[in-house]
Amino acid sequence: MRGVWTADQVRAAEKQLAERVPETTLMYRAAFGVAIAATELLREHRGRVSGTRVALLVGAGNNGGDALWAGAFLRERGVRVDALLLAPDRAHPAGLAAFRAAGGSALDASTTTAGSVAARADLVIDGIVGLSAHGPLRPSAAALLEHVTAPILAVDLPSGVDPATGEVTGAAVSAARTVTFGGLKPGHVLGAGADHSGHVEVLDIGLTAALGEPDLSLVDASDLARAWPVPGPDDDKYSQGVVGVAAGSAVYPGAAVLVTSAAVRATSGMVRYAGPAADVVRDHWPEAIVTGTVADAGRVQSWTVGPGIGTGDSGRDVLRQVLRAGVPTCVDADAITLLAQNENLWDERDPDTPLVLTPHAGEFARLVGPVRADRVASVRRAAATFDAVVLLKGKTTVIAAPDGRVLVDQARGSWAATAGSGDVLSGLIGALLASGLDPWLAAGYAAAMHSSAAELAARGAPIGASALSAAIPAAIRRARRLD
Ligand SMILES: NC(=O)C1=CN([C@@H]2O[C@H](COP(=O)(O)OP(=O)(O)OC[C@H]3O[C@@H](n4cnc5c(N)ncnc54)[C@H](O)[C@@H]3O)[C@@H](O)[C@H]2O)[C@@H](O)CC1
Ligand SMILES: [K+]
Repeated sequence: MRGVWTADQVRAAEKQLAERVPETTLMYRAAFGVAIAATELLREHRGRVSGTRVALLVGAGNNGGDALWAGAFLRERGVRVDALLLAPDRAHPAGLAAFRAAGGSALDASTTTAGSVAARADLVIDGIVGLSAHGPLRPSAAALLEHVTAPILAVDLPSGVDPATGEVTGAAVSAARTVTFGGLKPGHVLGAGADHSGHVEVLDIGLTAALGEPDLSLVDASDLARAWPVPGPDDDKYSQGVVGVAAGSAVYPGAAVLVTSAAVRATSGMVRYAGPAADVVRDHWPEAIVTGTVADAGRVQSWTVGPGIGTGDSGRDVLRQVLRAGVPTCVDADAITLLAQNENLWDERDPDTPLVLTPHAGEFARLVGPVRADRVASVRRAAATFDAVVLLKGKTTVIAAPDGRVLVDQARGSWAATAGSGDVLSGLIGALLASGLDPWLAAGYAAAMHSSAAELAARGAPIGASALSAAIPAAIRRARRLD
């Protein structure tokens, strides 16, 4: 997993390090990394380094200091570098002195020539603001940015993106690449921040070891490859976990088919379907064992309940029976609405039974009120409140455990925003729960595999949920590097 650390954690690590390493050394290392990345981008876009033009957008703090030092390094490579100072009186003094000594030219960003300097650049380095950013770009920086056509290399974070939430509420830098220090920050991986950051490169600069436990984690392909359950030599159909699916209705049999399809494809265990869509499910998935009711379903190691069951009496009965079953359960769609509308249903739950709730924003609002701008904090709170894993769907999917651990899955597109896509996700989660995976990991791995399957299925064109489900085997093969 890849860790993500908050600005406070980075500052604490820096403080710890300050006893051994002078601040300027850290800045020097950071700036050197920025300069290397700049030369790579120049080569990529202009085919050369020497003789090109770089403009630095320099704010009032150490982020601007990094940019100025990077500018000094670039001067040594024969680059013409202009620093546009957004707060000339507060530009990092040592950085500015080093930059000027290296032959860099600095000018007040409010002068009329600043715009044309920004427009002529082959590459722009964004040192406007970093870890201490609040709110969108100030108007002067936003106006300057309007002139830029060249690729932008962001120092630490793209300016205008909230470092803590990834939120973009106004003008913000859209970087081709971001060089950050110590570890990823929430602003790189959450919400719009992920798109604004471009390709993110993490430089250790000596900070990484001092960062401690990450605040959030990202699932990467190697986690999926290692943890995705595949049958071993001693496995049989029962040993890998039996998934129960309580979904669909006579009116909505499609949800039942989609949940079952994902559960069948995710793992090699057995799938039992229980509900009024039994005949339709059997027609599509003869390998599923179907029954009319949860009570008749037989033993399972997990349940997925909710999609298409309706929010009336019959849906309520289904949910009640599943919650009483005492096995890990993925609670999705109508089952979430039922829990929101009937508080007494919570009493049916065995307190030792792990639940995974998978709301979209509307269902989340029904449960606990609207999702706040700080989505991670909202989901963390909900997980603690319900003593359940809560997975909030979106392009950025946030998965919180009751103990505060948070996983994030950032989809590379929005192809999964299609009807029935959530049914596929809940089938995947059910299968991983049945295999015995920790419920928080089960939800996180399922979300990552789901977005990978969506990307593979779409390859640039819209898809439906059936195609998404059909791409699950290809996504598993890709994660296991078998394709
Ligand atoms: N923390 C660390 O360990 C290291 C930090 N370094 C750099 O230091 C940066 C943090 O520096 P600082 O704490 O001095 O702060 P910044 O450079 O992030 O911000 C400076 C000031 O800009 C103002 N500001 C806030 N939001 C703004 C906005 N939207 N538009 C314009 N101005 C805004 C604030 O007055 C803020 O104090 C990091 O992002 C990184 O680039 C590196 O030099 C290396 C090590
Ligand atoms: K920046």
